[in-house]
Amino acid sequence: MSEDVTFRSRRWVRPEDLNAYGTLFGGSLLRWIDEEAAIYAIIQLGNPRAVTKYISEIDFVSSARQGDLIEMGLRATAFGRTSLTMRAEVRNMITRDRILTIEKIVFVGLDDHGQPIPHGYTDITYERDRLPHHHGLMRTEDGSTAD
Ligand SMILES: CC(=O)SCCNC(=O)CCNC(=O)[C@H](O)C(C)(C)COP(=O)(O)OP(=O)(O)OC[C@H]1O[C@@H](n2cnc3c(N)ncnc32)[C@H](O)[C@@H]1OP(=O)(O)O
Repeated sequence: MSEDVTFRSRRWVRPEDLNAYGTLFGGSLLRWIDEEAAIYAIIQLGNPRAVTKYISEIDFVSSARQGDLIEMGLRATAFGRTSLTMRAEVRNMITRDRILTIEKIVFVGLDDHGQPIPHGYTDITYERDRLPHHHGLMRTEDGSTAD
């Protein structure tokens, strides 16, 4: 896993995650990555309404088998006005091979009306300080928080 990855989680490859050839189904992996990226975006943008906007090329370079452990890593690479861009990397912890990389995953924070809303952040938080304390707390146009 690259040194620049700051958010990681692990999965155990189970029978329901396999394709017809008995290796890890790409669709399962993409679903896990999207969910990890969504959680990371929610933490970084402090907005529970963060949606996937764009995913760049996905290069599957190796795979995993039932019983393998895989590790997914994400890092924020750019904070836009309403968006967050991340890089993703997945490795097989058993073989130590890289499974894939995705150079750009873009999430956008939305307001109550489903429109992009400025998040006001320019760098990564390593805490959970941006998370709302209850449902409904949102950033306003000027970047302050309001119910
Ligand atoms: C976690 C999940 O599974 S979410 C489910 C899947 N995702 C969705 O359903 C989202 C569906 N898409 C949408 O609702 C809309 O496209 C929206 C609201 C996200 C964005 O609408 P847009 O009209 O594109 O908004 P807008 O043009 O203002 O762009 C918003 C941001 O996205 C960025 N953006 C827009 N298109 C792209 C693109 N193709 N690639 C990269 N970034 C993009 C913009 O640069 C902007 O970022 P910035 O404010 O940081 O500069």
